[in-house]
Amino acid sequence: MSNIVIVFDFDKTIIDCDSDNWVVDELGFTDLFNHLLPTMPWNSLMDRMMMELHSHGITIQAIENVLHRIPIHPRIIPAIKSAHALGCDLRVVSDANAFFIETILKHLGIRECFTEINTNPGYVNQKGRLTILPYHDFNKASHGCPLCPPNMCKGLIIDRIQNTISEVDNKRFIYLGDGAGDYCPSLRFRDMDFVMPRKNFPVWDLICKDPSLVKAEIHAWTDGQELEQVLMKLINKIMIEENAKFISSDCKLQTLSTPVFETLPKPVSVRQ
Ligand SMILES: Cc1ncc(C[n+]2csc(CCOP(=O)(O)O)c2C)c(N)n1
Ligand SMILES: [Mg+2]
Repeated sequence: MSNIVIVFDFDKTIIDCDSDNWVVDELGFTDLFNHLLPTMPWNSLMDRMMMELHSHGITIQAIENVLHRIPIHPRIIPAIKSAHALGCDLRVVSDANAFFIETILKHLGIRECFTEINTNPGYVNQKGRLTILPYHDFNKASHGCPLCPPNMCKGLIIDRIQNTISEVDNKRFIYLGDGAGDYCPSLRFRDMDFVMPRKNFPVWDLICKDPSLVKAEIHAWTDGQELEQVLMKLINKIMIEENAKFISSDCKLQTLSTPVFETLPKPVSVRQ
């Protein structure tokens, strides 16, 4: 395991579209979706759309078949597999839903690369209808963040991840995202971390308003090819830095332990 945690947004970051719109459009429910959109929050609308699909006889298998055809850039899967093989801890934070994300990642053969998927719950009920719930139950209590939609504050999820990770490990984060919902988490990282906003997407526009608000180093990307290149460069950079720290702390250890060497009959230099 390296000390690198990579947090991915899902829609328009791992995949190259919004999974919600993809399912609605491919199954021919765009007009109903657009008609209802002004009347309810996005997350509640998706649950309503799943009810509509079910009442029109559209099966879970039909939804899965549509998800299996999701657009994705060909360099995304190699990038994720490489990061995982290098020992990075990969996580998803997404305002899509668990059923769509699990179905897609399993189909692409990369589900096991991720330690955690933080998203809106989505499950098939006993009647074979997909139910989508909000990540935060905003009817009970507001999460209180003015930057985020009522059902999910990605910043709070990052706080939780940072708090559950031991400070001793000195983890370094890389966060990748495209949407307005990725701005709040981008503000949570420290100067040794990295934020990778998708260029000319909402998170990029928000960051550009005042880049000094983001403490982490900013590295933009435009498509899957550039995402892979930038991500590999950052992993490499962190690993070299951590290696250098390890070697210098090793030297310090030897300096500190000089008295021990002095007790040896013949002090020998460990490092030439
Ligand atoms: C103007 C406007 N109205 C509603 C939405 C809501 N929305 C669209 S796609 C999506 C899923 C994002 O998943 P991920 O977090 O994986 O990118 C959500 C929550 C929006 N983005 N813009
Ligand atoms: Mg997104």
